[in-house]
Amino acid sequence: MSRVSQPWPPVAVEPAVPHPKAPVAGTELGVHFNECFGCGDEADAGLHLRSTVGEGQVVHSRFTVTAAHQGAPGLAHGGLLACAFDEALGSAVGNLMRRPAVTGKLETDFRRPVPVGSTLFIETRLDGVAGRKIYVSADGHLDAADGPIAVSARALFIVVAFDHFSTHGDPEALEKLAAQHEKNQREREERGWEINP
Ligand SMILES: CCCCC/C=C\C/C=C\C/C=C\C/C=C\CCCC(=O)SCCNC(=O)CCNC(=O)[C@H](O)C(C)(C)COP(=O)(O)OP(=O)(O)OC[C@H]1O[C@@H](n2cnc3c(N)ncnc32)[C@H](O)[C@@H]1OP(=O)(O)O
Repeated sequence: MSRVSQPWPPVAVEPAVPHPKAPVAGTELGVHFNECFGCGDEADAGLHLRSTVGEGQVVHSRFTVTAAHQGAPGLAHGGLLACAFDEALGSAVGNLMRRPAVTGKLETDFRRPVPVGSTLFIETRLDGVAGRKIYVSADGHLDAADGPIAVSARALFIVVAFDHFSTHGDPEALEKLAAQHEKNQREREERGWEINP
């Protein structure tokens, strides 16, 4: 099977224009939900992925592979790496576009093994928008921002109404999330930007 993949984005798109109140380059992005497996502080075996806004519609994320993330002995599980990209790509969409969106499709290319103890540096780009569809892609570099690419991913996020989360999610967890967002908002206002879409 060839590594050559389909054109990306797969449909005609408009440029993805970040929200006027999107955090500026250099901003360290907060945890979007404490219990999130991708970024949450309360998810003990989670990825604890951290992200910073880069220049030009880019978000830089990083996470360190631990023994809790293994598939083969000493190596990261592929599904878990896909999770890291879901989080990194979703963080770029949520924070730069500031629209509630969910992953509709996520495609990963695993190019090199990712050992326990290594850090993946993920650079995510906004590739375009077509109505509710937001296309994003990312490269994950091994152990340095300019290290060899171990994993690449591309995804389609679909903008949803907020009731997507209240209808399908856990009301108690949503209350926790709302409380956390209020706290984050206060902290970010102190740092110069706020997160309400
Ligand atoms: C968790 C986020 C909290 C949000 C809070 C807001 C802001 C916070 C700020 C920052 C957030 C920071 C970080 C976020 C980090 C990580 C995010 C993780 C995200 C996830 O991990 S989230 C879980 C996995 N995710 C799901 O749980 C989705 C389940 N799913 C559905 O809920 C529906 O399936 C839905 C809603 C996707 C669509 O349903 P729908 O009825 O609304 O719309 P419809 O089906 O019409 O699709 C509309 C157009 O998208 C095309 N389309 C749809 N799916 C496609 C596919 N797979 N391939 C190709 N095209 C597709 C259609 O073809 C149509 O295209 P067209 O318009 O051209 O006809």
